[in-house]
Amino acid sequence: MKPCSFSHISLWVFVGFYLASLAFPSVVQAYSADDELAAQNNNSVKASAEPENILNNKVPLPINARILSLLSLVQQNDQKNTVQVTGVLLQLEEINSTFNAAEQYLIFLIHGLIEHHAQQDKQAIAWLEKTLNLRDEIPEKQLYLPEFSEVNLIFARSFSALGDFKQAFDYKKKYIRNGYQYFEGTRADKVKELNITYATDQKIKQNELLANQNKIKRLKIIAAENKKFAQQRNILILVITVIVFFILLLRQIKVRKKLKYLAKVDSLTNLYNRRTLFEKGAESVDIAVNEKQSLSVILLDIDFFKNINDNYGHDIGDEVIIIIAELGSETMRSRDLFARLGGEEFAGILPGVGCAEAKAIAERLREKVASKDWSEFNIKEQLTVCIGVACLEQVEPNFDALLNAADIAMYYAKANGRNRVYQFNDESQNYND
Ligand SMILES: Nc1nc2c(ncn2[C@@H]2O[C@H](COP(=O)(O)OP(=O)(O)OP(=O)(O)O)[C@@H](O)[C@H]2O)c(=O)[nH]1
Repeated sequence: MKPCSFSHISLWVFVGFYLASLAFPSVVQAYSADDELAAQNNNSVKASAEPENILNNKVPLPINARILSLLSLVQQNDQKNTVQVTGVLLQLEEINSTFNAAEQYLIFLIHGLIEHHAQQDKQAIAWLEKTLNLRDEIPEKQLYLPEFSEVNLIFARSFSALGDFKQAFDYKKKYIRNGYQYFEGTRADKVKELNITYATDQKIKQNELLANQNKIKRLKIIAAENKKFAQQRNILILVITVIVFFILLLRQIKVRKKLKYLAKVDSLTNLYNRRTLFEKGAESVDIAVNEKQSLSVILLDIDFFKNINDNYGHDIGDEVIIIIAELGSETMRSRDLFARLGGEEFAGILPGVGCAEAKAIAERLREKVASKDWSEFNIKEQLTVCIGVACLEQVEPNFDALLNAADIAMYYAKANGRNRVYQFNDESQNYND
């Protein structure tokens, strides 16, 4: 009963002391200064101020798992377990003689516990005292662990059982202080760990935020590039469309110009055609009338041209027409106009030229044709032309009248033997086929 009642009282004392130490750590320090375990207490108080330094200064020694399970079994204070533990412990000690300090410490504790449970508290204390020599070899951090700290509790119980309450009180106090130190150290570790986790989480979140911001930036850049690309593409399409439009417009203008030109010229000889002849003729008459200038017209028809076609073919006939056109053009002055009236008929408009001069020009042309060598076309006959000449002062002042007068003169020349130039006059005007 004695140990029991002591345990009861001492438990309340220790609980009170523990709570006080939590609430007033300075009181604990003051009390500890007078204690015979001052040195150790100083360390403990120091540890309470900086618990993480004490608990983290060295790496804990490894512990054989079987030793821990034996300790756990013997703590249960079961007679059956105790016998089993004693046997296994002996085996273990026989097999392995090289335990580290921490393992040896726990083995001494197990022995002490066994003796304490067997109420052999003197032997228990003897075993437990062996642990004191090992304390310097074990990291301080490890000594604060509950299984190591239990040595103090068993000490206290054994001393209490032997009636040495002073020792029992001191060891119990030490046990509670160790528990407090362990709790504080663990709490500091936990706080540190939580701080690290929090800082890591913050860092991860910041990184995620930065990554998202970068992603948004990249997306914005891509969107801007796409927009720029779309604008450039649209500009390119516009430029190409405008270029194509201008090319088509230029081609259209060119085609229209060509059509206009083709509408004006004769495709075989490249001379102005009948339509242009009449347009230019009317203009020339107007100018001549307005400016009171001379104007003459000549009308040329190839003699017996049908025979050329019949004897040498239509292609040779075309060649003859082309040659006559060239001879007519080269005989004209730059301001004159020589055109193909149709078939084998040609007309020349000679501005500023009177009747006599026009007849002389026509005569030169007739001679050129008459003296032309046609052997390159295998034409044996000598080709000739008839030319009728008319001038403005002889007729009504319009181009139809002028051309008609030249036509009459040309027919007069035909009627009078061909290869001739006739000028329109009273005689030719009266000519009747
Ligand atoms: N090769 C060729 N022949 C043409 C062309 N245009 C008209 N002719 C021919 O020219 C000939 C004209 O014949 P005619 O009107 O009888 O006159 P001609 O034979 O010259 O006789 P005269 O004028 O009386 O001397 C016809 O045979 C037409 O077919 C042409 O562009 N090329």
